[in-house]
Amino acid sequence: MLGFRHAICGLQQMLRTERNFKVQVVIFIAVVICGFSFGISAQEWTILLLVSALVLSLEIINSAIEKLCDLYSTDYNEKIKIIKDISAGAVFITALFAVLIGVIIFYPYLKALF
Ligand SMILES: Nc1ncnc2c1ncn2[C@@H]1O[C@H](COP(=O)(O)OP(=O)(O)OP(=O)(O)O)[C@@H](O)[C@H]1O
Repeated sequence: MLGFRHAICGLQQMLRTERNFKVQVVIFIAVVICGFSFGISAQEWTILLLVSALVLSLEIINSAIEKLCDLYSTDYNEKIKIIKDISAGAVFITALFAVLIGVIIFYPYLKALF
């Protein structure tokens, strides 16, 4: 149970200090509200929850990598730049695919409204 408490502590730290993570949590809440409002299927929920978990957890890992780099050095370092850019690239790819999945799932429901 102690590991669980440490994990909650890490999530609180992310919410307190990481703006990108806060934005992603707000988007996730909006997606959940839309999911309930449109009455999406169990299969659609599964895909949305999976991709959301992927984006949020990759953002956390990206922040951990950034903090590790800063612990090593906060001076300009070409290798740190590459490590941080690659890590940010992973978040970008999942976020991009998450947007595509969101459009694929919600577009038919939005179209039916008009
Ligand atoms: N020590 C460093 N040396 C060289 N480049 C750095 C260094 N620190 C940061 N950078 C560059 O700045 C970018 C942003 O890094 P930073 O640690 O500020 O992350 P951030 O502000 O949380 O941004 P994000 O999470 O949106 O990528 C990195 O992707 C990298 O290109």
